[in-house]
Amino acid sequence: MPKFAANLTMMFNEVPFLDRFEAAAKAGFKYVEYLWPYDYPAEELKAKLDQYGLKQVLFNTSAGDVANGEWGLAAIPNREADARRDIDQALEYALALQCPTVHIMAAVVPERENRSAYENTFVENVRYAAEKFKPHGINICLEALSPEVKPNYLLKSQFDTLAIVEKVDRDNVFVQLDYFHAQNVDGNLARLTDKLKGKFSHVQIASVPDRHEPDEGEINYQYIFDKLDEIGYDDYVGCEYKPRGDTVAGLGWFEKYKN
Ligand SMILES: O=C(O)C(=O)[C@@H](O)CO
Ligand SMILES: [Mg+2]
Repeated sequence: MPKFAANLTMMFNEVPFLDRFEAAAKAGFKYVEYLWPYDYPAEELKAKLDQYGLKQVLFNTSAGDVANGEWGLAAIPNREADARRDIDQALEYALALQCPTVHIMAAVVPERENRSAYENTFVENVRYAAEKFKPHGINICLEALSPEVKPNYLLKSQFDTLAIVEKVDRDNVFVQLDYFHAQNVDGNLARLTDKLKGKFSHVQIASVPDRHEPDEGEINYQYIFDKLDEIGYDDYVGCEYKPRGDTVAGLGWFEKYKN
Protein backbone atom coordinates (compact mmCIF):
# COMPACT_ATOMS: atom_id res chain seq x y z
CA MET A 1 0.00 0.00 0.00
CA PRO A 2 1.42 3.42 -0.90
CA LYS A 3 2.85 5.56 1.90
CA PHE A 4 1.15 8.91 1.32
CA ALA A 5 2.84 12.17 2.32
CA ALA A 6 0.82 15.36 2.72
CA ASN A 7 2.36 18.22 0.74
CA LEU A 8 2.24 21.06 3.25
CA THR A 9 2.91 23.73 0.63
CA MET A 10 -0.26 22.87 -1.30
CA MET A 11 -2.53 21.23 1.30
CA PHE A 12 -3.92 22.63 4.55
CA ASN A 13 -3.65 26.22 3.35
CA GLU A 14 -6.57 26.98 5.70
CA VAL A 15 -3.94 27.43 8.45
CA PRO A 16 -0.49 29.07 8.61
CA PHE A 17 2.45 26.90 7.49
CA LEU A 18 3.65 25.88 10.94
CA ASP A 19 0.15 24.76 11.91
CA ARG A 20 -0.10 22.45 8.88
CA PHE A 21 1.98 19.75 10.63
CA GLU A 22 -0.72 19.31 13.27
CA ALA A 23 -3.47 19.47 10.63
CA ALA A 24 -1.79 16.76 8.54
CA ALA A 25 -1.28 14.48 11.55
CA LYS A 26 -4.92 14.96 12.63
CA ALA A 27 -6.06 14.06 9.12
CA GLY A 28 -4.20 10.74 9.43
CA PHE A 29 -0.91 11.40 7.60
CA LYS A 30 2.36 9.98 8.95
CA TYR A 31 4.58 11.55 6.29
CA VAL A 32 4.94 15.10 4.96
CA GLU A 33 6.76 16.90 2.18
CA TYR A 34 6.86 20.58 1.24
CA LEU A 35 8.72 22.65 -1.30
CA TRP A 36 11.20 24.58 0.86
CA PRO A 37 12.15 24.63 4.53
CA TYR A 38 14.50 27.61 4.39
CA ASP A 39 12.22 30.29 5.89
CA TYR A 40 12.46 28.48 9.23
CA PRO A 41 15.31 27.17 11.40
CA ALA A 42 15.63 23.41 10.88
CA GLU A 43 15.28 22.85 14.64
CA GLU A 44 11.86 24.51 14.65
CA LEU A 45 10.66 22.28 11.80
CA LYS A 46 12.12 19.16 13.40
CA ALA A 47 10.34 20.00 16.66
CA LYS A 48 7.03 20.16 14.75
CA LEU A 49 7.70 16.81 13.08
CA ASP A 50 8.53 15.22 16.42
CA GLN A 51 5.60 16.81 18.24
CA TYR A 52 3.11 15.32 15.77
CA GLY A 53 4.90 12.03 15.08
CA LEU A 54 5.57 12.88 11.42
CA LYS A 55 8.43 12.01 9.10
CA GLN A 56 9.67 14.51 6.52
CA VAL A 57 10.24 12.68 3.24
CA LEU A 58 11.12 15.34 0.63
CA PHE A 59 11.95 19.00 0.06
CA ASN A 60 13.65 20.96 -2.72
CA THR A 61 16.81 22.95 -3.12
CA SER A 62 16.15 26.69 -3.26
CA ALA A 63 14.28 27.99 -6.30
CA GLY A 64 16.50 31.11 -6.42
CA ASP A 65 15.08 34.48 -7.45
CA VAL A 66 11.52 33.43 -8.28
CA ALA A 67 10.31 37.01 -8.78
CA ASN A 68 12.85 37.30 -11.61
CA GLY A 69 11.81 34.06 -13.28
CA GLU A 70 14.24 31.60 -11.70
CA TRP A 71 13.04 28.11 -10.79
CA GLY A 72 16.23 26.45 -9.58
CA LEU A 73 19.86 27.31 -10.25
CA ALA A 74 21.59 23.99 -10.61
CA ALA A 75 21.56 24.01 -14.42
CA ILE A 76 22.57 27.63 -15.01
CA PRO A 77 26.06 27.91 -16.51
CA ASN A 78 28.48 30.05 -14.49
CA ARG A 79 26.26 29.93 -11.39
CA GLU A 80 27.95 26.81 -9.96
CA ALA A 81 29.02 28.58 -6.76
CA ASP A 82 25.41 29.61 -6.02
CA ALA A 83 24.06 26.18 -6.94
CA ARG A 84 26.56 24.42 -4.70
CA ARG A 85 25.85 26.80 -1.83
CA ASP A 86 22.16 25.83 -2.18
CA ILE A 87 23.05 22.13 -2.32
CA ASP A 88 25.14 22.47 0.85
CA GLN A 89 22.28 24.29 2.55
CA ALA A 90 19.86 21.52 1.51
CA LEU A 91 22.20 18.89 2.97
CA GLU A 92 22.28 20.71 6.33
CA TYR A 93 18.48 20.77 6.42
CA ALA A 94 18.16 17.15 5.28
CA LEU A 95 20.45 16.04 8.08
CA ALA A 96 18.64 18.09 10.71
CA LEU A 97 15.20 16.95 9.49
CA GLN A 98 16.34 13.33 8.92
CA CYS A 99 14.87 13.61 5.44
CA PRO A 100 15.84 10.74 3.10
CA THR A 101 15.47 12.56 -0.25
CA VAL A 102 16.13 16.04 -1.68
CA HIS A 103 14.81 17.26 -5.04
CA ILE A 104 17.48 19.29 -6.86
CA MET A 105 15.76 21.94 -8.94
CA ALA A 106 17.29 22.39 -12.41
CA ALA A 107 16.41 25.76 -14.03
CA VAL A 108 14.32 27.52 -16.62
CA VAL A 109 16.25 27.72 -19.90
CA PRO A 110 15.66 31.05 -21.69
CA GLU A 111 14.79 30.42 -25.34
CA ARG A 112 17.94 32.06 -26.72
CA GLU A 113 20.22 29.93 -24.50
CA ASN A 114 22.15 26.78 -25.32
CA ARG A 115 20.31 23.81 -23.75
CA SER A 116 23.28 21.50 -23.81
CA ALA A 117 25.33 23.94 -21.71
CA TYR A 118 22.49 23.86 -19.15
CA GLU A 119 22.37 20.05 -19.23
CA ASN A 120 26.11 19.73 -18.73
CA THR A 121 26.08 22.19 -15.84
CA PHE A 122 23.18 20.32 -14.25
CA VAL A 123 24.94 16.96 -14.56
CA GLU A 124 28.07 18.31 -12.86
CA ASN A 125 26.16 19.98 -10.03
CA VAL A 126 24.04 16.87 -9.43
CA ARG A 127 27.22 14.78 -9.29
CA TYR A 128 28.62 17.22 -6.73
CA ALA A 129 25.44 16.79 -4.65
CA ALA A 130 25.37 13.01 -5.07
CA GLU A 131 28.87 12.68 -3.70
CA LYS A 132 28.19 15.00 -0.76
CA PHE A 133 24.89 13.27 0.13
CA LYS A 134 26.05 9.68 -0.34
CA PRO A 135 27.92 9.22 2.97
CA HIS A 136 24.73 10.28 4.76
CA GLY A 137 22.50 7.85 2.87
CA ILE A 138 20.49 10.70 1.32
CA ASN A 139 19.01 10.29 -2.16
CA ILE A 140 18.56 12.93 -4.84
CA CYS A 141 15.57 13.26 -7.15
CA LEU A 142 15.27 15.17 -10.42
CA GLU A 143 11.82 16.14 -11.64
CA ALA A 144 10.27 16.96 -15.03
CA LEU A 145 7.79 19.85 -14.98
CA SER A 146 5.14 20.23 -17.67
CA PRO A 147 5.33 23.39 -19.81
CA GLU A 148 1.86 24.53 -18.81
CA VAL A 149 3.10 24.79 -15.21
CA LYS A 150 6.70 25.90 -15.82
CA PRO A 151 7.39 26.88 -19.43
CA ASN A 152 10.97 26.24 -20.63
CA TYR A 153 12.01 24.25 -17.57
CA LEU A 154 15.07 22.15 -18.45
CA LEU A 155 13.26 18.84 -17.82
CA LYS A 156 9.86 18.31 -19.48
CA SER A 157 9.46 14.61 -20.16
CA GLN A 158 10.11 11.74 -17.77
CA PHE A 159 12.45 10.42 -20.43
CA ASP A 160 14.50 13.68 -20.46
CA THR A 161 14.83 13.24 -16.73
CA LEU A 162 15.80 9.58 -16.99
CA ALA A 163 18.46 10.50 -19.56
CA ILE A 164 20.01 13.00 -17.14
CA VAL A 165 19.83 10.51 -14.26
CA GLU A 166 21.67 8.00 -16.44
CA LYS A 167 24.24 10.58 -17.50
CA VAL A 168 24.89 11.58 -13.88
CA ASP A 169 25.50 7.86 -13.20
CA ARG A 170 25.46 7.88 -9.40
CA ASP A 171 23.55 5.25 -7.44
CA ASN A 172 21.77 7.76 -5.17
CA VAL A 173 20.22 9.81 -8.02
CA PHE A 174 16.68 9.01 -9.22
CA VAL A 175 13.70 10.34 -11.15
CA GLN A 176 10.93 12.03 -9.16
CA LEU A 177 7.84 10.68 -10.89
CA ASP A 178 5.09 13.30 -10.65
CA TYR A 179 2.15 11.68 -12.43
CA PHE A 180 0.43 15.03 -12.96
CA HIS A 181 3.33 16.28 -15.10
CA ALA A 182 3.85 12.82 -16.63
CA GLN A 183 0.25 12.68 -17.85
CA ASN A 184 0.51 16.22 -19.27
CA VAL A 185 3.65 15.42 -21.25
CA ASP A 186 4.18 11.68 -21.65
CA GLY A 187 0.87 9.85 -21.01
CA ASN A 188 0.66 6.05 -21.15
CA LEU A 189 1.27 6.00 -17.39
CA ALA A 190 1.18 2.27 -16.73
CA ARG A 191 3.80 1.51 -19.39
CA LEU A 192 5.80 4.54 -18.20
CA THR A 193 5.77 3.15 -14.66
CA ASP A 194 7.09 -0.18 -15.93
CA LYS A 195 9.81 1.52 -17.97
CA LEU A 196 10.94 3.62 -15.01
CA LYS A 197 10.81 0.74 -12.52
CA GLY A 198 13.78 0.98 -10.15
CA LYS A 199 14.72 4.41 -11.52
CA PHE A 200 12.31 6.54 -9.48
CA SER A 201 12.44 6.99 -5.74
CA HIS A 202 9.68 9.51 -5.10
CA VAL A 203 6.18 9.83 -6.60
CA GLN A 204 3.77 12.76 -6.58
CA ILE A 205 0.08 12.76 -7.47
CA ALA A 206 -2.70 15.15 -8.48
CA SER A 207 -5.64 14.96 -10.84
CA VAL A 208 -5.35 16.03 -14.46
CA PRO A 209 -6.27 18.55 -15.76
CA ASP A 210 -7.02 20.59 -12.63
CA ARG A 211 -4.33 19.41 -10.18
CA HIS A 212 -6.90 18.58 -7.52
CA GLU A 213 -7.52 15.51 -5.34
CA PRO A 214 -6.62 12.18 -7.02
CA ASP A 215 -10.28 11.17 -7.20
CA GLU A 216 -11.33 13.05 -10.35
CA GLY A 217 -10.12 13.70 -13.86
CA GLU A 218 -8.39 11.60 -16.46
CA ILE A 219 -6.00 9.52 -14.31
CA ASN A 220 -7.37 6.37 -12.63
CA TYR A 221 -5.22 6.59 -9.51
CA GLN A 222 -6.53 3.37 -7.96
CA TYR A 223 -5.05 1.61 -10.98
CA ILE A 224 -1.77 3.52 -10.58
CA PHE A 225 -1.55 2.72 -6.84
CA ASP A 226 -2.11 -0.97 -7.62
CA LYS A 227 0.55 -0.73 -10.32
CA LEU A 228 3.03 0.77 -7.84
CA ASP A 229 2.32 -2.12 -5.45
CA GLU A 230 2.68 -4.62 -8.30
CA ILE A 231 6.18 -3.38 -9.20
CA GLY A 232 7.20 -3.32 -5.52
CA TYR A 233 7.53 0.46 -5.21
CA ASP A 234 8.18 1.07 -1.52
CA ASP A 235 9.04 4.79 -1.33
CA TYR A 236 6.65 7.68 -0.70
CA VAL A 237 3.74 9.16 -2.66
CA GLY A 238 3.48 12.93 -2.17
CA CYS A 239 0.00 14.46 -2.37
CA GLU A 240 1.08 17.52 -4.33
CA TYR A 241 -2.38 18.79 -5.20
CA LYS A 242 -4.46 21.94 -4.76
CA PRO A 243 -7.54 20.93 -2.82
CA ARG A 244 -10.82 21.78 -4.58
CA GLY A 245 -12.01 23.41 -1.37
CA ASP A 246 -11.42 22.57 2.27
CA THR A 247 -8.46 20.15 2.51
CA VAL A 248 -10.03 17.81 5.06
CA ALA A 249 -13.38 17.75 3.24
CA GLY A 250 -11.51 16.55 0.15
CA LEU A 251 -9.77 13.64 1.88
CA GLY A 252 -12.47 11.03 1.25
CA TRP A 253 -10.11 9.30 -1.21
CA PHE A 254 -7.56 8.87 1.61
CA GLU A 255 -9.92 7.17 4.14
CA LYS A 256 -9.08 3.63 3.06
CA TYR A 257 -5.32 4.26 3.23
CA LYS A 258 -5.17 5.49 6.83
CA ASN A 259 -3.83 3.03 9.37
O1 LIG B 1 5.88 21.58 -9.27
C1 LIG B 1 6.12 20.44 -8.87
O2 LIG B 1 5.57 19.45 -9.36
C2 LIG B 1 7.07 20.21 -7.79
O3 LIG B 1 7.23 19.08 -7.37
C3 LIG B 1 7.81 21.35 -7.18
O4 LIG B 1 8.42 20.93 -6.02
C4 LIG B 1 8.89 21.90 -8.05
O5 LIG B 1 8.40 22.72 -9.02
MG1 LIG C 1 5.96 17.64 -8.34
